[in-house]
Amino acid sequence: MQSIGIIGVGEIGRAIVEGLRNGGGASPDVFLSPRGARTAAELSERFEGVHVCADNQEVVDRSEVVIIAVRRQDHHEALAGLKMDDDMTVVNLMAGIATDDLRRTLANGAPIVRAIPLPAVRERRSVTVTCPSHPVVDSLFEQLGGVLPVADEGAFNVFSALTGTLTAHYAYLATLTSWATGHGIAPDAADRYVRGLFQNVGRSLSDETRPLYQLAADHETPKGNNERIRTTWFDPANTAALKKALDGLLVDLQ
Ligand SMILES: NC(=O)C1=CN([C@@H]2O[C@H](COP(=O)(O)OP(=O)(O)OC[C@H]3O[C@@H](n4cnc5c(N)ncnc54)[C@H](OP(=O)(O)O)[C@@H]3O)[C@@H](O)[C@H]2O)C=CC1
Repeated sequence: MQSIGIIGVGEIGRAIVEGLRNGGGASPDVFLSPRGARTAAELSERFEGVHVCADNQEVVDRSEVVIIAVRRQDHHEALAGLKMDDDMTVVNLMAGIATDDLRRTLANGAPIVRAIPLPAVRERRSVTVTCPSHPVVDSLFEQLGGVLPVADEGAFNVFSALTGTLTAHYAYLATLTSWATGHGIAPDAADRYVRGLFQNVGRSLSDETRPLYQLAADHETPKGNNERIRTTWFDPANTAALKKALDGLLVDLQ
């Protein structure tokens, strides 16, 4: 691929550009939409071969693959009326916008691939789910940390719902810290300690030889403190509440 366009240069658009450029070696020319002007200008100043276009049509005209990374509510304004050849490839990052919806807005026959890159693509360390598998798009995300193609949008939406749990995880850690400070621990010490605990959890997750339930069991002494919190707080009612929230999100994503 020689050229890639990005319409919507915000958090995830920026991460993709950084990931493409941070690997060294040859990488395609990148054409950015002008909105999110400050980020677009900064990226084009920082990186060779990254250009800011005059409008979204120019992004399409100069790219073989165009990534749509605007917020869901902005997609009509960003895309309606764009002229696009059927031989270009569109990558839709917008959560909750199905391929059929986007096809109606674009009103052409270009192949559309949905994808869920996460900000860690900037360090080439995030596995991106794609749907359907597409050789050019899959190889792009393979470079950025790996690709997990799925065949149908039902499965894709399940993965999309899973990505909605990330900030709850950070909020959980912040709640642990505030509980400790409520018991007189200095905020700095509580923060440092909780981060350290869970950085170790993150490292142990990279050991893929052990299933997740095994990792939990391996970190738990029978009748010990971890077992107590897991069974008294993360009890069946709490588990059911989490699954219910995910089910609700899944319905909205379909
Ligand atoms: N953030 C993430 O981790 C992920 C996000 N996504 C999806 O990517 C999309 C973008 O998310 P995110 O990057 O967080 O959002 P941001 O709000 O950070 O970025 C969206 C960008 O789109 C720009 N924009 C708005 N309207 C237009 C338009 N008409 N033409 C061109 N650009 C426009 C905005 O410009 P301005 O600032 O001027 O309004 C902004 O720069 C969402 O649909 C989200 O679901 C998918 C995977 C992960």
